[in-house]
Amino acid sequence: MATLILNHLSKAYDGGRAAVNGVSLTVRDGGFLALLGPSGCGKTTLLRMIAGFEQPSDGSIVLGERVISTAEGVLPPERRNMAMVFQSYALWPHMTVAQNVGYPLKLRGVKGENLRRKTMEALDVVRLADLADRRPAALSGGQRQRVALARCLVTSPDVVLLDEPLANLDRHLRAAMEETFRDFHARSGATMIYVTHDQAEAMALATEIAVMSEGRFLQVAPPNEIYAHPEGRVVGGLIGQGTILSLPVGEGRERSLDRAACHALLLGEAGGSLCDVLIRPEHVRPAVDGIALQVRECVFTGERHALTLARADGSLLKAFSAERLAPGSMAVFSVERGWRL
Ligand SMILES: Nc1ncnc2c1ncn2[C@@H]1O[C@H](COP(=O)(O)OP(=O)(O)OP(=O)(O)O)[C@@H](O)[C@H]1O
Repeated sequence: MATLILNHLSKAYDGGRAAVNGVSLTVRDGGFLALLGPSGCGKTTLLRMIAGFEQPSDGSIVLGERVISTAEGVLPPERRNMAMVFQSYALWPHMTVAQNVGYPLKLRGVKGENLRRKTMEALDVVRLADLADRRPAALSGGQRQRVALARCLVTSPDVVLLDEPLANLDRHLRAAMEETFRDFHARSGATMIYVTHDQAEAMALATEIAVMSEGRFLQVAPPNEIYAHPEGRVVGGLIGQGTILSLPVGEGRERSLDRAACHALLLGEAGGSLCDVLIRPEHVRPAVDGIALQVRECVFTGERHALTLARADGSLLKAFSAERLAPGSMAVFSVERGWRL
């Protein structure tokens, strides 16, 4: 196992605009990094460079003590001790589950009892030992994905690369598979890099999230840190369901805003220049005293109601409420916390 380091890594295809533009990052041994960002921001290109399928235009990748990619040359994918799991599970239909999982070992000359034991150990990690003799056609989507995971685990890779592995599954199955991934990470101890454009998935799985936009990292931080203290409008808008308001913030430099500060800003009492302020729905609650807002929308989401509220100037805020509030009515809310972006 080893630490993975990206040093000012860039990639421009055919001399065009950089798909990845000078990114630097250290993924600690055994970490779980999610690469999160909109379509086309460079996530897959970065993952393919780490895997060794693409050569960087600039910068380098270091795994442990070894430089494995530079603009001058790359160590080929099969010599990196990494494994990649794709959206399409790419299982061989004519082989059983056990044969699919054991195949990478066979390629390395592992045979007989050793092959059988290592294959069954990998199937145990994804809890599929019972289905070792089935063919992929007789498995559910989630089970196929677990076979693909077992197959990448069987060679004990230092790094597992996952390119939107849940994108083809329905919502219910995705939730179950998130559990499998967490379990897989805990039991295998592998360093994992997981590409997704789903922020909830990234938050649920990763120990660190790198938010990407236009080939660059906007912020790299653990999920709770990135949720509480997002850097800038793009990250603030991408993570969670907050509202970003442009408010006069006065002289204050404090980024973390308490109830009194939030109310002063929302009532326009602070004056001064405008600044982006993020307010999360769980911090806006119906209250006895606070700020009067109009209820524009009230949607029952099962465990609570999701409210859209309008300020006097027409700008909107999101909130949660245990009770249903009638659209069109005025109500008083307390805004407990805010964050200056
Ligand atoms: N082989 C290629 N040749 C030329 N340009 C490419 C190639 N692969 C990707 N690109 C371009 O590089 C940019 C980044 O693409 P990339 O696939 O890395 O993004 P992504 O974040 O993974 O997107 P998605 O979520 O849609 O898969 C895009 O502008 C894309 O058009």
